[in-house]
Amino acid sequence: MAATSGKIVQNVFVSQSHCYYQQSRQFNSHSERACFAPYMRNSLPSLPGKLPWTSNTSMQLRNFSKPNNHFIIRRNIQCNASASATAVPYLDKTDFLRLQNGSDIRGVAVDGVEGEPVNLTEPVAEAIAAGFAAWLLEKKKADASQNLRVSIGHDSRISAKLLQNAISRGIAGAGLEVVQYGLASTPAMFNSTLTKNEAFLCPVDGAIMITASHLPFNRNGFKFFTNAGGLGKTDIKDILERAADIYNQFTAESLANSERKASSSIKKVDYMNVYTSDLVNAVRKAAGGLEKPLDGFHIVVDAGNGAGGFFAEKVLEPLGAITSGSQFLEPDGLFPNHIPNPEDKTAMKAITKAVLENKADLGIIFDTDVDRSAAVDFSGREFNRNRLIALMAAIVLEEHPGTTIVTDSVTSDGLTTFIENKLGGKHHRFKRGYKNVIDEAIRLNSVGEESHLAIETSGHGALKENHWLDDGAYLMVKILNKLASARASGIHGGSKILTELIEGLQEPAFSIELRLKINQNHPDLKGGSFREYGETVLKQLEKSIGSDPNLRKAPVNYEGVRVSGYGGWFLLRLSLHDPVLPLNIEAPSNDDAVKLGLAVLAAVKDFAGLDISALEKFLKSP
Ligand SMILES: O=P(O)(O)OC[C@H]1O[C@H](O)[C@H](O)[C@@H](O)[C@@H]1O
Repeated sequence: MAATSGKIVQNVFVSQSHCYYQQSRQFNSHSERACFAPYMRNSLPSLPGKLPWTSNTSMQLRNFSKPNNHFIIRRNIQCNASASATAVPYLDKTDFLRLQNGSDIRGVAVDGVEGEPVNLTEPVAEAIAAGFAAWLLEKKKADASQNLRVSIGHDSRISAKLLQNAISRGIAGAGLEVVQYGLASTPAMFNSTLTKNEAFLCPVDGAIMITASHLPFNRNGFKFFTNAGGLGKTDIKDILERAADIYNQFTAESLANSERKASSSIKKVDYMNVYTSDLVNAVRKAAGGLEKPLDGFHIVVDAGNGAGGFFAEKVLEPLGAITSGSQFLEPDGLFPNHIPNPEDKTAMKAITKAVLENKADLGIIFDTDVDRSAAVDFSGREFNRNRLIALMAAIVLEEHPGTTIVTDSVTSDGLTTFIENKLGGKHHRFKRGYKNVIDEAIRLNSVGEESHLAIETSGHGALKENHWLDDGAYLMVKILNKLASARASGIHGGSKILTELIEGLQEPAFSIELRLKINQNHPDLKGGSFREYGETVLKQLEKSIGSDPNLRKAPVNYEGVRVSGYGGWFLLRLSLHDPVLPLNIEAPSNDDAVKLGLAVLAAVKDFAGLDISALEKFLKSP
């Protein structure tokens, strides 16, 4: 974000040419807050903190062991001389818009990583929450007197608690009711807009999840929901623009006021109990009402120290499953074991090892905020990426013969053959991005084409029967239903039934994703955007493959340039968020993949603003 403006009045703790003030949250009374006009920077605890999963789902930062108290009680606050006018350093609208990442907000929330200055400060978060409140009031055609309710949850990140409090101030300051859930999953937050249960203060009118998915520990961000689903790009932009205006009008008095309102009005609810009961009931129902339909099944969970640890204790165990050997269930925002990401090879290796070592029937792995998942069968065979899609398609197509399965753009040709020829469904390969595939499935239904599943190779997936909720835990529930109902009808053999469901899925011998970076400052961009530049590269590629008799452009394609040849295919497209052209190649052999790679190289090599080193490295490798 832009450098700070305004003179420095407090000069107690000086760092990096900024002025910081040490503040204890304990003495953060209204007057002190008003006086300090805080612009806070979060700092990195020096040791990892283990945070237990508790039934009240509240992650307490004070649980950090001794040296980490630095993080909790000593915060660095940048002070601004003109506090009475604007209580925070001026930030541009573009500073706020830079925090947009598709339909999410993402930024750096913790100091300590070189070259990554904090831009998701507490006042910025407070302004974004106030922007969301204003947006919600307008959407619901309500005014602040109508007491709209907003739920707030977070994953295991070390900046979660501070951001939760800042967000709460923004919502409460706008006159809305705040309900904090503590540690929660992203799908549970959306679910809270749909649940009808006044005892748990549901449904809420809006929900905010504080998460940056699988990104490194220093990042954080927000996802927003109403009962219509996750907010889209346009709404996020709108909220950020409102936030910029609100932020620059913060006065010491307005900040104190929101603090006062928040401290007197925040409610806390153990909503994860409601959400997990729904999951448990869904499996019991599918098994004909059996109380413990997973009795005797041994299922290990790997939550990667994210928010998904609840699944073992609160879903599998009540259903009768044995969960010994489950790992990394305790929240730890430094993610010391592996990245919580089912697309990550190390993460998949970790859960596979746990399944094999424990001789378990099944392994389940989640990303940090549990909107993505993958599984592993008894033999160590991974159900992620195309295989997870094939498995979910097989389950859904048994229930809804002929239905259309919407997937992202990087799915294999073999998956199409499997869905269409073996399962009798229709494969609609659309664009990358979970929101894109979900919205496309909803659109298809609205124009009369039945679709019950929208799913990405990333492990995001949503079903029509579950309100198109993007929910990694619900995908696993569908798999558990299959195990439980097979058992109920006398079929034994653990997760073999799942393995059999994807028999016949042809998989490429060779598969790779290379990410070609666009250098945004390169003169070859001629001042234009990286998107424009990327589009030019794609046009050139399209032109050049037209003259190669070995290559054929995909007849139907919604994103980038997808081309078949040499028994395989490649797709070059623009990343959803980054100045990057991801290149996916699948082929029957390394040699064929190289031939496809060479065709791409020939078309893109003269674009000086494109970093093709990843492609060259691949082509040179033996
Ligand atoms: O376009 P890319 O950079 O490959 O990123 C694409 C991915 O971005 C995010 O992680 C979204 O959550 C995914 O749904 C999407 O698939």
